[in-house]
Amino acid sequence: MALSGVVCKDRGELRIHESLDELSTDLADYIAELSEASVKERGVFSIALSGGSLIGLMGKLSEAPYNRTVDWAKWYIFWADERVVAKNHTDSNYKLAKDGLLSKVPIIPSHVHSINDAVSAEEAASEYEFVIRQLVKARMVSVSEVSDCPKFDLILLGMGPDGHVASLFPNHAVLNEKSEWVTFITDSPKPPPERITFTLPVINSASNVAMVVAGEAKSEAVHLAIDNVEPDCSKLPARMVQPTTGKLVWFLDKGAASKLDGDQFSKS
Ligand SMILES: O=C(O)[C@H](O)[C@@H](O)[C@H](O)[C@H](O)COP(=O)(O)O
Repeated sequence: MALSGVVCKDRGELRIHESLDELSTDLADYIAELSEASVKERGVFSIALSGGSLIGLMGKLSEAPYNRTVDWAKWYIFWADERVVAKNHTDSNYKLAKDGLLSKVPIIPSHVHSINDAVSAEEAASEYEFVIRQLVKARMVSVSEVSDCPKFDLILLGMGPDGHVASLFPNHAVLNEKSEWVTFITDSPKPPPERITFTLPVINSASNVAMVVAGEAKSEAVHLAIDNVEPDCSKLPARMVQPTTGKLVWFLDKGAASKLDGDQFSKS
């Protein structure tokens, strides 16, 4: 049984699962429900993916009933971060998502917005931002009421044991980027070094942000990102994920949740 729907003051909703299988089912249900609500309201669903274990955990979406019930033709797909490598490279987040999900469901190829892999990280980031600007103008992606940022219907993020999200790493200058929507780094501590990434203002402007984190190796970072801790961890990238008007949901397994303070479970 999942400990579901616990609301932790200011840190969103916690959904803690007994197993990865249970987490995957809950994640597929959650994405399918958001897709349905967004298609009903706006006629489209704009979703941004990350790399890592997230895609495997989304795998149930390509199986029954979701493969038939989700309105795949209405999906517009983006990446919250991408490694600047060729699209057929094993490090490519695009390739990971294509092989693991996108090639198995009837997505419209022109709705899949991946980066230009033939240019530098800097150029890829600025081209990607331009592409998103065009889609905001065309209203495929909404715009935030409180900033000029795009408002994705859903941004899905993993988290590293160091608390990084997308390609926003601890103590990196890009954490302070306020004007760009998409930026780049060439010194990622997690290989490969060159990456593009959504900035925090874009992540925090989304209607929904899901943090999908599994494994005991991440339990300390989960504790620092969610609990009230001293010294102040407000500069931990995962803790800086704080949607302004949108909703934050944490999908955790027991291992990732193992160092959370117990007292938050009574808060709501
Ligand atoms: O391209 C990337 O490297 C990712 O987008 C990155 O932010 C990832 O989501 C985390 O590192 C968690 O990865 P795991 O879930 O595989 O640990």
